[in-house]
Formats: sequence, C-alpha cells, structure tokens
Amino acid sequence: MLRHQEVNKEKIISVDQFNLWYGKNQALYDIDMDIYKNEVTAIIGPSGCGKSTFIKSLNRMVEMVPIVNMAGRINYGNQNIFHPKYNVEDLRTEVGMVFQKPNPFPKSIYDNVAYGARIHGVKKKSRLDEIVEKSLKQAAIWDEVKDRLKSNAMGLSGGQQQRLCIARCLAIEPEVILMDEPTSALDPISTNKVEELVQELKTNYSIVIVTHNMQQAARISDRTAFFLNGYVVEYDKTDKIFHNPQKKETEDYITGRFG
Ligand SMILES: Nc1ncnc2c1ncn2[C@@H]1O[C@H](COP(=O)(O)OP(=O)(O)OP(=O)(O)O)[C@@H](O)[C@H]1O
Repeated sequence: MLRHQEVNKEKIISVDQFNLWYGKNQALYDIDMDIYKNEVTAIIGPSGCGKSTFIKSLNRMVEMVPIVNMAGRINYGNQNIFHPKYNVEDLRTEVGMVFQKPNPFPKSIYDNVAYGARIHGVKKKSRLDEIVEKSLKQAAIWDEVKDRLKSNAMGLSGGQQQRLCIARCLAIEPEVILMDEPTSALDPISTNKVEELVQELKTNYSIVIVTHNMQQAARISDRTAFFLNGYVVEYDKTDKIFHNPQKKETEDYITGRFG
C-alpha cells in the first residue's frame, strides 16, 4: 500500500512496516501508517482483523501477552518505542488508553481521577483538587459529579463511568488517547456524549479510536483506516473512505456487503 503522506500536517505517531505475531499466528502485516496530531483517527474493520492488537501496540500494552513477537518500527515523536532504552512507563503516560468496558477503580470519584497524579508524586491537596476539577471538566462530567466527589465511582451510570475513565486518562496529561470501542457498552445518549467529547478533546489531544460503528467513525473522525485480515487495506481522510473508497474491499465493507 502506498504510504499516505500529508505535507502540512504534524505527525505524532509513525508506524513503519510493523508486523505482529501471537505465537505462530500472524495478526498484523506490514502496517505503514502515520497518525496526525490533533486529529481523530478511526480504525474500522470486521471482528478479528487486528484493530485492538494495533492500538494496543501503540502504547506497547500488547506486550502483556507473553507470546507476542513484533517486527518493524513505531515512532512516537522521533523515537522508536521498541528501542531497548525507551521507557515504557513514559510511553504510557504520553499515550493513554480508554477501554471498551468502563473500568473505574472501586474508589471515590476523586481518588479515581487523582490516582495517576499521585503515582507521579503529586501530594499537595490543592494541586490534586485542581487536577481533578480540570480533568472532570474536560471529560464533560464535572457538573454531574461535583457534589459527590467522595462517593464511590461504582455508583455512577455506565456512561458516567466511561467519562470518568476518560477524566482519569486526561489527568496524567497524555498527548495521545487510544480508545478501544469506548461506546460499545453505552446507551445512545451516553454514546452521543462521548462522541461530542472526543470531538472537543482533539483540540488538545490526538485520538485513535477503534469502532465497530461505521456511522460513528464517519461522524467523529478526520481519518479512517480500514483493516482486514491484519492488513491496512485503505487509510485516508474519513470523507474519502466513506464516499469515494479506492479499494473494492473498503467499499464492500462500508456498504455492509460483508463484515
Ligand atoms: N491474546 C491473544 N492470544 C492469541 N491470539 C490473539 C490474542 N488476542 C488476539 N488474538 C488474535 O489476533 C487476531 C486479531 O485480534 P484483535 O482482537 O486484534 O481483532 P479485532 O479486530 O480487535 O477484533 P474485535 O473487533 O472482535 O475486537 C485474531 O485472530 C485473534 O484471535
């Protein structure tokens, strides 16, 4: 596939001939992809095509599976994240992640958001208060929780829990946010709120989102990559992917002929 290059856009992640195997089974093949700053990049494709594997590679979470082997490069900024001297903790601070199922800690709303800052050594109460308020505001949930910050996060609705998890991710001030089907467990109203939030967040962050929902990809992303059987079949501006795809497989998928 020809590498998709944009001259006037700043790249934040650059994936170069990336291959990944689970044991003997290859899950990703020769991925070449540039991810741009302050954009929403959607990853679409049928079940099992490698979407989650791909985004979990971007912050090296995929290495938690012991049988994983990889080849190729992923550059964050100018550095190869697989270089032996690259600090994976730093990477995960810069490249945060939000999961499919909201996964708040069984702690207070406040402690959920303050967690990352505390781990990074912030102790002063007034500073923690500031971080918690700012993150909850950015995640568009402050008004709903500001009077019950000491309540347990498990008492929030699923949609609120997901926005809380987004706040928790924002609190460590990442540059990139990876989202693996963040709305698939949510009702339509909560989904709408998270979609609006993603669009607001791209002013300050770069977002990569895996979604099974093609309308969602079309609504909220700037660029879309269509994955199939571990390959990137097509990667381009979202409008082009949905209205003028260059590959027959992409067209078949977006028109619902398979997948
Ligand atoms: N932990 C694992 N061990 C072994 N194989 C795995 C593991 N995780 C994923 N795979 C395999 O890698 C391939 C890609 O899976 P992946 O979960 O990345 O796909 P996906 O596109 O995200 O799927 P879905 O849309 O169903 O979530 C599949 O063949 C899957 O079986």
